Amino acid sequence: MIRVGILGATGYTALELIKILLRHPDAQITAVTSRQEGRPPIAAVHPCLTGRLDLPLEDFAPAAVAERCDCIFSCLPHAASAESAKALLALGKRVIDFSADYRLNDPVSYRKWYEHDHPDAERLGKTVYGLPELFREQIPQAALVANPGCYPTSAILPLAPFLKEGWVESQDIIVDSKSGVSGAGRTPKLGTLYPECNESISAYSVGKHRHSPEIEQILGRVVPAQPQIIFTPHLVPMDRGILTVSYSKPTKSFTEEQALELLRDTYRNEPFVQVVKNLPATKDVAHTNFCHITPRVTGGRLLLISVIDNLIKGASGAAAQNFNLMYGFKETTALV
Ligand SMILES: NC(=O)C1=CN([C@@H]2O[C@H](COP(=O)(O)OP(=O)(O)OC[C@H]3O[C@@H](n4cnc5c(N)ncnc54)[C@H](OP(=O)(O)O)[C@@H]3O)[C@@H](O)[C@H]2O)C=CC1
Ligand SMILES: CC(=O)N[C@@H](CCC(=O)OP(=O)(O)O)C(=O)O
Repeated sequence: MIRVGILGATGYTALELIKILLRHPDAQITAVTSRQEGRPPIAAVHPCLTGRLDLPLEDFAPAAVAERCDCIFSCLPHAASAESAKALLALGKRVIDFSADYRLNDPVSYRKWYEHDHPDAERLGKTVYGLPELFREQIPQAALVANPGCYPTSAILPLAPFLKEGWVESQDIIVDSKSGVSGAGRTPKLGTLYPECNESISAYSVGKHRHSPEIEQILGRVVPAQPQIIFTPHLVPMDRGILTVSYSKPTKSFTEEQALELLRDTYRNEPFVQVVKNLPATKDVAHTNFCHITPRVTGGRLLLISVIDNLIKGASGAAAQNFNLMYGFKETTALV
């Protein structure tokens, strides 16, 4: 039995993770942390856990958590996450980090995009990026896994095969994404208040979203030339789900059927990637760890359309998939 701790347990990704781990035959949740005072029971902040998990929320103290846990999932925001991970790694624990802290290649780009110095800079560029479809062989031995960003997962999985094979130009790619509001987390913000975002769709962080360098740098680790993308995210009035469409320029002539075949060949043995002929909708994958992908060839461009649940394949499901690989469990354990 692996004893598991969850930092930032009051948030959305943590709740989804708890629900997955409660189904896991080889994981036992032994610590849940929060800055809330008074050690309230976890079910007081997540009522759906009533009768399912009887643990008090506790302050994060590295030694106390390390004493009771083998593996810690950090569902904290960036910066706070690396501070915590660094302390736990020093105590010999394994960490799966949900935040963006360990995803980029170097401290200079982290400083540029996150606007502060990295609290654990020497691990940048050396940490395994926890996207099993691309980096599976690196995950089992990792002490620290950087769980991917939600938008990057939805963009990287479809684009990687075409870039690897040189079927599309790498320097001219548009990635257009739409996300449900849970993508912004449970911590209240003006833009995610109901009257601000209900019955409304808006683009945000145009030309400066932090997932642009993540998509470019991670694809740059597996394809010949680091791609250049223009990434535009949108907030849409739904709870969960991401739909991404990328537009790239073919370097040669190929049909939609051939594009489908390349995707099918790449992901034939992947338990959580489905290459589909239909145009996928976020509801097709809601509450699951699946990514559905379909290609279209039109107007001289390759369009790749993908959907994931931001909280599952985009966060907690991917983390559980990484956990399974780290501990040698069947990769699909506890995942649907
Ligand atoms: N939502 C999503 O779809 C995705 C999120 N992520 C990443 O996963 C992580 C968790 O996201 P999510 O669950 O949505 O976020 P939430 O805002 O829902 O939860 C984060 C929790 O962390 C705690 N927290 C917030 N700020 C701090 C701080 N400065 N120091 C310590 N604790 C803090 C809060 O708990 P309390 O106030 O009780 O202490 C909060 O409940 C983030 O890094 C996010 O970027 C990654 C992929 C997808
Ligand atoms: C809708 C929405 O606001 N989504 C979030 C993405 C969440 C995420 O994956 O952020 P990290 O890279 O910090 O883990 C955003 O755009 O910032």
